Amino acid sequence: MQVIETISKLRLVVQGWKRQGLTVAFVPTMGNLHQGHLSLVDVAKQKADKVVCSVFVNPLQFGPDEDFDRYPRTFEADKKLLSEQGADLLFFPSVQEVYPHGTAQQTLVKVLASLTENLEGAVRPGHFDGVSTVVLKLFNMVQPDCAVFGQKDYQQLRVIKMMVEDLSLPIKIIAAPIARDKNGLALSSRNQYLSAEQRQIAPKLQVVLQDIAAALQSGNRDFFALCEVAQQRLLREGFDQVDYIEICQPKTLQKSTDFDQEFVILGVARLGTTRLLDNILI
Ligand SMILES: Nc1ncnc2c1ncn2[C@@H]1O[C@H](COP(=O)(O)OP(=O)(O)OP(=O)(O)O)[C@@H](O)[C@H]1O
Ligand SMILES: CC(C)(CO)[C@@H](O)C(=O)[O-]
Ligand code: BAL
Repeated sequence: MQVIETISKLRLVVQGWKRQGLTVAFVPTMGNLHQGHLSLVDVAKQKADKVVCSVFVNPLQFGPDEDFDRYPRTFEADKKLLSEQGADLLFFPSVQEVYPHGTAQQTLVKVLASLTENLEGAVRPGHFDGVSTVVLKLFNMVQPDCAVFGQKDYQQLRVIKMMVEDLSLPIKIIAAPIARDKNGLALSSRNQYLSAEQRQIAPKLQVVLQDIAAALQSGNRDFFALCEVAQQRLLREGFDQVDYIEICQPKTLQKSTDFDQEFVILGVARLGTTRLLDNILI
């Protein structure tokens, strides 16, 4: 596996592959890799001849009071894991390489407000502008045929799909299922902030979302009450804060109505300052 830090070298390698008629799949990450990321690499390998992964902790998508500085950076371990998993190229640019004029001077990509200003966008204002901007930049750097995103960050996946459609990008977006611990907890780099005691509580988020899914499947349409009961239960189970539990239309991410047949149930709750995200699509 090649490790490349500059856009110019990356382009040379990818252009070489394309001249040989090879296809390229791209897996963007912020590093601190776990089995969830590696499952995306497996999906990517099935979709194209060559797999490019990026590790870049993107300052533009972190709010001023968020964990950009303490976000876990484990480059040597990430490199080893990606190489063992069969990735062909690891792109590891510096902040200067990605934002040569600085983040404050950066042109932004702003995806439709109805997809970016609710849920995560309401709790993390500006977050999705940072995500869509860096993902478009990475797409332009790598120029892949397809890119793989995890369903764990469900809203992010919808935002990227919308950006690709709206800007007519010639890139297929592939969704990969959520990888979970044996106890059901969705794998996340931020899980490592959890204490032993918090780790016992964390899987309950998945349990309450499953219970909402079961209620919806048996015909319950009292969306408000289902979410309210779930929130109270999480607080009783020991979560310190529930940012939201919502039942939405999977495509538009607007709140579900009685006429809907498909649902995504999204939940975010905090243990201390650690935010845990999860969702179920039914
Ligand atoms: N458990 C998981 N299952 C499937 N995909 C995942 C999982 N965790 C992360 N991903 C995907 O990996 C890609 C990179 O995500 P990222 O580097 O932010 O990892 P993360 O573990 O979600 O970190 P964070 O704790 O910051 O949310 C995204 O497409 C994300 O959806
Ligand atoms: C897609 C992404 C790599 C953009 O920084 C990030 O939001 C993530 O890790 O999900
Ligand atoms: N996985 C989404 C990246 C973030 O939390 O900023």
